[in-house]
Amino acid sequence: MEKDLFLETKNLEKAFDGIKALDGVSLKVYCGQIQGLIGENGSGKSTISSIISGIHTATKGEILLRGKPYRPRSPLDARDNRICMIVQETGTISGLSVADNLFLGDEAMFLQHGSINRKKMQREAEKSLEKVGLSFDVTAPIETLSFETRKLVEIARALYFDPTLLIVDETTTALSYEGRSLIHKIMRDLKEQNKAVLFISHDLPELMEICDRLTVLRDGKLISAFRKEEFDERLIKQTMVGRSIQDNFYRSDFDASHGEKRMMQVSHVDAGPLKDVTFDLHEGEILGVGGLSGSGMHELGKLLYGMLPPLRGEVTVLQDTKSAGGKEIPVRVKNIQTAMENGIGYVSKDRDQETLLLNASIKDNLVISALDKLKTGFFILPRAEKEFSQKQVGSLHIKCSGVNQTVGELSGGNKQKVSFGKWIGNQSRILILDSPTRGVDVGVKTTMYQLIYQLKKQGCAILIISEELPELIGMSDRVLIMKDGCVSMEFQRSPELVESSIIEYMI
Ligand SMILES: Nc1ncnc2c1ncn2[C@@H]1O[C@H](COP(=O)(O)OP(=O)(O)OP(=O)(O)O)[C@@H](O)[C@H]1O
Repeated sequence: MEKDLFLETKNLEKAFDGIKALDGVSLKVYCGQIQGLIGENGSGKSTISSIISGIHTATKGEILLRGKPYRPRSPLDARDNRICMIVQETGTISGLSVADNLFLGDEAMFLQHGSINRKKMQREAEKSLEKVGLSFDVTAPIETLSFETRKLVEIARALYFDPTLLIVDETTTALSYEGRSLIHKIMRDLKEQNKAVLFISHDLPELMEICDRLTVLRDGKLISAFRKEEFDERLIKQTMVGRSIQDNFYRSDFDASHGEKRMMQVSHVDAGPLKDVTFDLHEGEILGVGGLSGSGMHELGKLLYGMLPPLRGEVTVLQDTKSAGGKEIPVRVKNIQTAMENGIGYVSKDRDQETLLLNASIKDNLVISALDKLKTGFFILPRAEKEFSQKQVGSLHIKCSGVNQTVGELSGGNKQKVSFGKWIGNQSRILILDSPTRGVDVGVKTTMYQLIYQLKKQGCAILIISEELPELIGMSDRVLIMKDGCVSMEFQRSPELVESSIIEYMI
């Protein structure tokens, strides 16, 4: 056996209802290395990771762990073999406390005289959070934490059990600038300790920086593996999609002009962490919003969609009606219903909890926000629903068996496309897009950016909230930077605008 070889898959296959998600994958994972995994959405990255970490079982093939057959029956079984995974979606359970989530399934560790020693469990929970630089009330319900902090709790849980192989599935795009740096450090530390890391990401520059080796999957097959000295961005992208793709997928113009008309007005709002936030969003404008994790930028999205009530100030949509002679009529956004009635669409960062109906079909998810548009008289013809959803599936390249497939069965990136497609094409006048391209592969990102730009040209007002500064710089007419709940700086689109000039207003 090769020195330092920790795990090896041999001709691994996995089929879901007869459809092959993995097709003969032979992969090697070494101690003391960070192994990257890249591939288009639906190429099988999460499937192979889930098999290694005991979530799914393989249909065919075998896995060897330090040269011995390994077939985990559950994630707990995998963990007993020192393999832990941080999943792409939310891996914590609402309704339970932070401490309960950290030790779910391991309560026996704290049994004393027939009952759980809660104090001990809480102390251990605090210790495990400290390892990832967190400190807060571990008795609090997990749903009171932000999406990012929940992810960090998952990382703390994985590290508590001292894994020899840590699998990180598309987690970094869910994290802010600081969260990313933290997980990069954790991976490098594990490598230093001669542990193994399997790292899945769609961010190729990030993979090229962090990884020692990089494996490319396409349609469930292992296409190629590169050693660090062979890394070549263009070649890897080409290997991934099977054709050459353009390097720059953002808009190329520097014309920051937009309509004069205000579509939305936020005046002196205090809400959650937000303090005295004031700005206007105009017709045909793409307004970018960036910041660090505690900056309040994600709460801003919820505020605009009526999910977070203001304590002070107000959020209004400006409607102009012909009956009022084209005059602007301000309508207050009080809740989600008023937001929707006034043409606001919202793609949440937490797509599984807040945007998608996971047990419903792709078609139902896509048409739900476009019912008015699809109505003929009082009725919605099934043919219109099908045509509408097939069009979205085609233009966003949603990989599925058909529009009737359940959304919960899709890969992470394909779910994100449904979440995006739900609001695009339903004639929303105002779109609030929180991390719209999270987990989406490079090929489809291009399509998404083109759609966003077309909507701008059609007069739609768009607010993009993103952790990715290149995305904000590349797409926005104007960028607002948030810090500690306030808008700390505003930038106009220009060829001179670069990441380094923005970062100082975030920190
Ligand atoms: N539970 C399931 N039921 C049916 N099909 C599934 C299920 N889980 C995954 N699949 C299918 O398996 C294929 C591979 O999915 P997988 O999640 O491994 O892709 P991925 O490479 O991780 O994609 P992404 O980059 O979008 O996360 C997809 O076509 C997906 O729809």
